[in-house]
Amino acid sequence: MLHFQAARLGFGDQTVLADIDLCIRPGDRIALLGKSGAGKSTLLAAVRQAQESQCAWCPQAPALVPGLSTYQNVFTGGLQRHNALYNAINLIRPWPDRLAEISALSKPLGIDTLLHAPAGELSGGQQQRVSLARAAWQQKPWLLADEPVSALDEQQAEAALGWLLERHRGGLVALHHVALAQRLCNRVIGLRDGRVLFDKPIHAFSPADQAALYQ
Ligand SMILES: Nc1ncnc2c1ncn2[C@@H]1O[C@H](COP(=O)(O)OP(=O)(O)OP(=O)(O)O)[C@@H](O)[C@H]1O
Repeated sequence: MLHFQAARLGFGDQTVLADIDLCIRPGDRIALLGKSGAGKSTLLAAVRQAQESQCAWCPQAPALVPGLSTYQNVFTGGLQRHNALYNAINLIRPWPDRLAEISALSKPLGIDTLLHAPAGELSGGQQQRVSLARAAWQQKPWLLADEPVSALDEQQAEAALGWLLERHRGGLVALHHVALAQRLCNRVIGLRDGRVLFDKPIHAFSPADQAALYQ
């Protein structure tokens, strides 16, 4: 189980969220919902900071290194697992095993044919899929993701995020699309007015909950 507690999260004098007490249990696929500015990224960043060694991270913007290839960008997800020499060799002249592993990892995301393409030449959706593969390559037990499939069409988004969630013990994912959250997640946390408005199973998420969050 991953536990995170904070009396207050914010920036300087501004309190973004208060009284956070969050448990992510094995099997939890938690959709984090709330209006723009509700504090989803702030919460994810704080959980990440507190539990970095346990959590894979998929950011809102892919932030790939444009001059590096898809393979190299994915590989950077696992730099912390190895020493500098191993990393340098596998970045410059990848061992066939590494290339094969990252190719296999990239296949379900449809980017295995782009392994040698510079990330700067990929479309927004392709870059986002590289970012998902990089998160998977971190090989951490839990997933934290901030709008990880916003640049993908509905079908691709569901397949790609479903794939990433399956590779983790549990996950907390900020999403804008309620329908996607309902298809992929089993629990929902709603943020509003600086606090957790509800934390419930997704099947109990009602139109009234949705209205309370976004109106
Ligand atoms: N680096 C920062 N410095 C100061 N204030 C910030 C910073 N980042 C976010 N904020 C403020 O914190 C509040 C919550 O922002 P946050 O990015 O967590 O919201 P969000 O729910 O993730 O929004 P979105 O859906 O638009 O990404 C907002 O009022 C925002 O202006």
